[in-house]
Parts: sequence; structure tokens; C-alpha cells
Amino acid sequence: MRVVILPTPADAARHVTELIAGQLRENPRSVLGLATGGTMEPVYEGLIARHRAGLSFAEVTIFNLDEYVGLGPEHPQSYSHYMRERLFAHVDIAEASCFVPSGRGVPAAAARAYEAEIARRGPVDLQLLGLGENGHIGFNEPGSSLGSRTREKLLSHDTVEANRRFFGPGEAVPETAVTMGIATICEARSIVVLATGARKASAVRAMVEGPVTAMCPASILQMHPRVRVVIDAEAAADLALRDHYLRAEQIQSARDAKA
Ligand SMILES: N[C@@H]1[C@@H](O)[C@H](O)[C@@H](COP(=O)(O)O)O[C@@H]1O
Repeated sequence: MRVVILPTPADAARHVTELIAGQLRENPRSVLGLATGGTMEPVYEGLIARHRAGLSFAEVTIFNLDEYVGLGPEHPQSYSHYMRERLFAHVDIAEASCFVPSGRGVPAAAARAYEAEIARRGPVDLQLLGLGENGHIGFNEPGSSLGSRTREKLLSHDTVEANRRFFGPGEAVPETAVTMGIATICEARSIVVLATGARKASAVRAMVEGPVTAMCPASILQMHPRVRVVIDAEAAADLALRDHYLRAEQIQSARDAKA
């Protein structure tokens, strides 16, 4: 794992934007895996700005991690809607190359279809991940099988409660989601995790330095050969080896600059 600690959330988001832009410059036909959540919003703003400056998405394929069961793409809280509003509608990507699991219909069928689509067009070159406060990736909540494929998952009580504020009074909050599985995610050639703010500090520590355990699904990333964890100072606060990562990064970025 390469752990990159930057001063502010804006610095961390900019770093991730650059990594994605670099991936697209290197291979304009890249397959990207993308994520939702508040943490990702500045990344997508950055990518739109890069697009306006000439970065093309015309040949890119995108697979998103997850979708709430029961919400169609027109629902303002669906992840399909999120991606359209925050990225797809603002860049030159072909609609037929943007994949988000379907929240409509039979979840098991949606999950199977999604796995088949990834198998057909993948593997994912660069997978972007956020981190849940409980260590989830996608909607693989604690207790998820580390060998799981795309499937319907029950959201944890805390996740459902945290989401309630986004829904109208009396409106049902989704209790399940179709999410890429942990094994599916780990088939990406490279993975970038972005986590910022003090709320994420303990999940960051469990992901980077804790045991590999289903209690912190993100900890499986310790087994992947190409993972970069990009965090701000607050999210890094609980790391035991924080100073070591800072030193390693200084050396590595000096080497990168020379290369
Ligand atoms: N399914 C998504 C995750 O993919 C995301 O990482 C997480 C963190 O969201 P935020 O960035 O808003 O903290 O939110 C949801 O649970």
C-alpha cells in the first residue's frame, strides 16, 4: 500500500483527480471504477475542469460500485442520478459506456448482469474507492465475505440512519443495495482510496494497519499489489506509522519527479 498524506481534503482530492487524469492520458480507452459520496464531489469537479481544458472521456468505460435497491435513475438519491449530475452530463463520455448497477427489478438478476458486463469490458484499470466510517467499501458492510461478487447487501443500521437525512419525511429509506463484491473490486488492476476528515480516521487505521478481517472490509486492500491510499492530515491522525508514510512518500515523489 502506498499511503499519501496531504495537508487538506482539497489537496487529497486534487491528487486523486491528477491520478485519474494521468490514467486517461496514458490510456484514453481506460476502464474506470468510480464511487459516490461527498468525498468524491471535488474529484468530479476537478475532472470536469480537466475536461474543459481538453481531457477526453470519449473512449472511457465507467463502472460504478453500487446502487440502492428500489431507486430508479430518476430518483434524486439514486447513485445513477448522482453520477449523471456530477460527472456524466458534463463530459464527453458515451452514455452506453456508463454502467451503474440497476436498482430496479430483481436484485440478483441485476447483480448477475453487472458481473457479466464487467467480465465483458473489464478488467477495471483504476478503481476509485471511498471509505465508510465503519470500514465499508462500496456497500460491502462489516461482515461481508472478502471473496464476494456483485450481489444485494443489507445496509447496516448506521448506514440507513445516516442516509435518512437525504430522504423526505415519511419516505422509505432503502435498506439494501446492489454492490460490486469485494473480490470483484480487488480484480481492478489498480485501486485508489480517498478518505478525508476526522470521521474517517479510525476506519483508515483499520484499513491500513489493522488485521485483514471482514469486520473492516477495506482491510482486504492490504492484499492487493497496487493500492494507493490518499488521505488528509485529519484522516491520518490515528496511523501508528504516519511519520514513516510521510518519509516514504517524500522519497517516492522525489524519484517520480526525476523519472
Ligand atoms: N456506498 C457509498 C460508499 O461508496 C462511500 O465510500 C461512502 C462514503 O461516503 P462519504 O464520502 O460521503 O463519506 O458512502 C456510501 O456508503
